[in-house]
Amino acid sequence: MLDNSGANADPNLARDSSKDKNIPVYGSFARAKAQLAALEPIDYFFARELCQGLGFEPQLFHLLLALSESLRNGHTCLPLESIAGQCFGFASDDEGLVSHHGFIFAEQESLHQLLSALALAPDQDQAIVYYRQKLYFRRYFTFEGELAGFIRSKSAGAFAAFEPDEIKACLDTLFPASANEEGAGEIDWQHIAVANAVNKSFSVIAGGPGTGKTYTVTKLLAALIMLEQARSPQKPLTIALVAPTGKAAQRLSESIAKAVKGFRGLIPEKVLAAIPEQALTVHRLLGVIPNQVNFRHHRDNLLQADLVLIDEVSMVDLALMTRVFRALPQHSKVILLGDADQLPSVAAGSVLNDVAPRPHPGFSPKNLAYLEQVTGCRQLPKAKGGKGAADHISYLVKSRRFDGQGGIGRLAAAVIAGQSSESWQLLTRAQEEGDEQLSLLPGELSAWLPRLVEQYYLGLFHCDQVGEAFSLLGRFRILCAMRKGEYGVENINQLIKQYLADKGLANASGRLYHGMPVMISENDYRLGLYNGDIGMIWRNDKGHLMAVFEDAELGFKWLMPSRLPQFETVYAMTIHKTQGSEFDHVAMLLPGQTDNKLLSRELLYTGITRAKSRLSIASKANVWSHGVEGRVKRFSGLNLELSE
Ligand SMILES: Nc1ncnc2c1ncn2[C@@H]1O[C@H](COP(=O)(O)OP(=O)(O)OP(=O)(O)O)[C@@H](O)[C@H]1O
Repeated sequence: MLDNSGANADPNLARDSSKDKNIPVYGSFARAKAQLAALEPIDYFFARELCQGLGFEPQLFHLLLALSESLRNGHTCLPLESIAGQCFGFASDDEGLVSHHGFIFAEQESLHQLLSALALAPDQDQAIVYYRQKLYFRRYFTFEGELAGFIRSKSAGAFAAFEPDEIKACLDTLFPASANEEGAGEIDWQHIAVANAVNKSFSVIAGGPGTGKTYTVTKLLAALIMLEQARSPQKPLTIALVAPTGKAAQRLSESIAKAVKGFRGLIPEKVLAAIPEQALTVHRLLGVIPNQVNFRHHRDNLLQADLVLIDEVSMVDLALMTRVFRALPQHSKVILLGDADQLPSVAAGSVLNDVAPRPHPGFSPKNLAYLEQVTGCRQLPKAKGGKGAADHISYLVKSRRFDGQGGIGRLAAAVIAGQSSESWQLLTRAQEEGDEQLSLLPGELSAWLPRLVEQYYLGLFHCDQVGEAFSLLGRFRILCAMRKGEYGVENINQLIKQYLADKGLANASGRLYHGMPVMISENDYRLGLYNGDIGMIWRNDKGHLMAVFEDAELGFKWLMPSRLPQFETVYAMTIHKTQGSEFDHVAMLLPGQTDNKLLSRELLYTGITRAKSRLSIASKANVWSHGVEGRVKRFSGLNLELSE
């Protein structure tokens, strides 16, 4: 329980604000900061600016501070129920000594009356909107409403309206009964997902790592191409494959190419030849204009695409997703792929979670009849009472990568189910039993870090070719929960550099060296380098140190290091930054203390599922439990809008 006894103790607050509505609450940022923990200047100046027009009522002023803080934390709105009656900005230290007294919000009804009396309805011309007991920045209110509208209108229309008989014949080719590996009575969700998505203009296929999302979607593309080729052979489908980051786009290209290769013999060559294998980033699809927030493609300059497939959708924020939909031609089909258990996007929104509620709410009677007709499956979930159906969603549940017996898959499942002691036991038992996939790293950093550095990073200095160095670097990564602190990215990178410098290989004082892995930390649209792109400092034939990046078209892109945007060393990186990437072996480090707001089940799950075959974890038992029990909660109005 929070100790709210000292809240509102600042006498200046009451004196400033209770009588004269034109006098700013607190009077200065410094005074506000002394009372409210985690306050940022942007929150304070935003609230002050808006209150100039609305009046300096303390409850309103603090609602605006809380709204600004919510946006910084990735929420698209501030539901009154999340703060009513709560103490905002209260903090105390480990001994219980109050450092920030905070501010107590009134009960929900009184906040509701206060906001309702102001002209903040959606049709008013205000920078903020009050709607259905939620406070919004107008920008995000507009994005949410627009995106929900786009999705609703796409969900209402069928894509190309193929006949069920045509679809069934096509599915029978793609999913021959002889190849069905599912046990008797088990639903083949990959088959259902293709059947479910093939006749709709908007669909979501979600599932954990290795559940066959790319494999399934490649069959879906094949199905659509087969159906279209039969109907209008002269008019090929224009398909765009996209992902939020360069790395994720590269992985999507590789997985689609691998799936296409595996389907030779099952699917006709002329169909396979029409499946594109080159994915782009979402930014590239929309067309970045340097130094502008707007893209080349928008509602007045639509994309030329019949079908847009977006992978790793958990990373796409609300604003970007809305911009994609704005640029889509009306007839186009959208397929979203992703893992809804992963961390949400860095910027505001939780689009995948909002459009893919779990457990599956069930299908409508009409969709059930269709799915039964084209797949023969009769055990599919039915929406309760015929309401709230989610016909656009298919979940893949069976991991082909983790067979359920391996440590990584079991750990990921236990973490996402919130089983803190069971998951910790899996880790300790794996250690005792010498599990090939899982291990717990012992004690101090010095007990294990040098061994991993020698195993994976020393080799970077012995590679003859830069391509070799990239493949070695892709095999292993140290993932940290945070940037700062003993177990943070900055310290670990520095320790590794120092270790390598002591061996005469690296330079620990900030200078570049041959074999240094780097990560870009800001977008540079002119150079085509994006936040999160990973490169290598490499000496060229002439003896000059260059920065090298993998490039889909050129193979490698060589740049003068002086041209690079901001970058950092990347022996270790944050779990957030590794979304969309995978490594053979991952070492995940959790902080030494439990008082870390970043720790959550979603963070641990995202880190665990970056490992393909080995996962080593450095954590204390209490920090681990704290993480598994923590949740990332994003407030948003999109889910409500969609279920209307
Ligand atoms: N029905 C299937 N039969 C045989 N192999 C399959 C099947 N489904 C998927 N696979 C294989 O399982 C592996 C994982 O599949 P895929 O890459 O499609 O999964 P994903 O969900 O996209 O994974 P990621 O976590 O990388 O996003 C691939 O090697 C794929 O060929």
